[in-house]
Amino acid sequence: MTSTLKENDGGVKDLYGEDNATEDQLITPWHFSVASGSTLLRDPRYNKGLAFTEIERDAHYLRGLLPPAVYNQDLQEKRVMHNLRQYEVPLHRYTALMDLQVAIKVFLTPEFPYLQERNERLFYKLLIDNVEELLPVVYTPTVGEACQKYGSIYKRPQGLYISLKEKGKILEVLKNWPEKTVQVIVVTDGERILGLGDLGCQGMGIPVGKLSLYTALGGVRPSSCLPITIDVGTNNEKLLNDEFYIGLKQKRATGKEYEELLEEFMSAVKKNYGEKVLVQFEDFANHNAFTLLEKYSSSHLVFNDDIQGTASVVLAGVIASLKLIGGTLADHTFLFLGAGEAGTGIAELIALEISKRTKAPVEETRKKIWLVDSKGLIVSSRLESLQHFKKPWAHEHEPVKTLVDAVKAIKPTVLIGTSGVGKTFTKDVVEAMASFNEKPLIFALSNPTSQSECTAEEAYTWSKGRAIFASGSPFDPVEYEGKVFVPGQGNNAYIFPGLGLGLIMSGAIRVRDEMLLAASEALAAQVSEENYDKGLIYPPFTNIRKISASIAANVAAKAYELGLASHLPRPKDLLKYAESCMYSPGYRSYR
Ligand SMILES: O=C([O-])CC(=O)C(=O)O
Ligand SMILES: [Mg+2]
Repeated sequence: MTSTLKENDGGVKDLYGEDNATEDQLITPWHFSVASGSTLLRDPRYNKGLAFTEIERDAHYLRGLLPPAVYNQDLQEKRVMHNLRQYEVPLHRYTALMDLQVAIKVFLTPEFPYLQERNERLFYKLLIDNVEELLPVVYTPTVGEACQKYGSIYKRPQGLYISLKEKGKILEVLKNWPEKTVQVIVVTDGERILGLGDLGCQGMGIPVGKLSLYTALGGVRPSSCLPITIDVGTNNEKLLNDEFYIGLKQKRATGKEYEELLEEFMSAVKKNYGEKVLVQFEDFANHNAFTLLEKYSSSHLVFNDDIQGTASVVLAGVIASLKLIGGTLADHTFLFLGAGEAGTGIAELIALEISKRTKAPVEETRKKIWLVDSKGLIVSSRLESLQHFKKPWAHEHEPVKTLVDAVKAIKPTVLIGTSGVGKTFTKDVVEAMASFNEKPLIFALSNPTSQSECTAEEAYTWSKGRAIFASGSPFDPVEYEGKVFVPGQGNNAYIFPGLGLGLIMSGAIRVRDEMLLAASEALAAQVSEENYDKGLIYPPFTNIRKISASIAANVAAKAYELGLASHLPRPKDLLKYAESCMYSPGYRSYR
């Protein structure tokens, strides 16, 4: 029983067609033929469930395999949303959504329930049409809980696992992945998952979540996205003693052993997918994140979301906020709590943007930016003992031990929390900010919600309704003295999908800071007068596809300008081109 799927998104031929098969492939035990009947229903990439039309049911041997009703995609969406809303526990919504997403045909087995609902296009349609409701489910904060419990909720591999056991064979492992046209890899080693610490192999939830946003928010085709977790062990005792832990039960490999595995991985990626595959490093610990980015940014298309993506989204928020708090970027003074990836990444991008705007050297513009780490204010007397990424921020000042004293001494106009430690913007700190700022700008960026430096309610209450507030994890609007305040979500989810699309569509071969600045400027430009009137410094996520297209266009323009784009000639209208490249999840007709 076979039939032909005539319309496809380009992936059909690779998976089902015989056109590309070599003699070797023909004698391997697995041979893909054209899907029909129950095989088609079991394939989430092509399954439409009850939305198969009468004609398709005849043409593809589906008669009797489905109940008689024919739904359209909107009705399916309505039904799934109705069902999802019955779950009160966010993690249950997460697992239900993941069941829908299942996208890798070779891993499917017939015993999974709700066969007709595992439907990739429906999953993305749901996410796109209900982005504000579902983002906190497939992404921060629920994805954090999912990673913590990944061993128990695990049902199927959603990405590629590369562990120390695969050393020497990584290229072969990459070849096991069923999709051949990979354009974006999000990779983690699980050592610093959000602000939750070392979750080892269970960090897989993060690349999976990030890549579902690449598709839903940035329009990158699902088949082009590859989530990878590198497992070099974990130092998390709880996981090491957990019988359901899915990773290697050993302490983390470090030093040469770690570097060699990463080196093998990076060269295998380039060998298998070429120079234009984007590798997004995600949730690595500080001690590896900076080194990896530095090492591979001159030879690969790499980008660290926690250093660069977060930086770009915060810079956009700061640029937009100038409309509300006044002054130029150079007029402001910035104080950070946290001097790791996000803190130093944001600080540097702000310094670069001020330098670009004022023509002052970046060594000068950095002086408007102060960082506090676990030992207090970073000052020049600490220079010797500082890790290399903190050194540029060691300015002349007497030592200051606590955040509240640093706030009082530096008198920042902008306070940014990136330490991964919750509840550190105390009442004292917020009140101090509000005592010398008419409108203190406060970013509580640590994730998930439990690690946020303060809640939206605390920021508004303690500043008596004067703070402009944004956080990494979502908070509901807050009512204070009869007025409703809507917090912004300064999460890198605004940036990486559009940035990635811009890099892919231009065929960029390297990521440069100028591209991050271009992304920030594009995002800031999307904040409307109507948003400003509500005190918002980010546009709503409901517009994210449009926002991503405009970020992509700006990033691609920069890639062409810098001579780093390989897709020539340059399309004239990059915005239109970006929009035309975006995957859309409406069903295709199979006739
Ligand atoms: O995943 C998020 O929500 C933002 C992020 O990159 C992190 O907190 O590490
Ligand atoms: Mg991250």
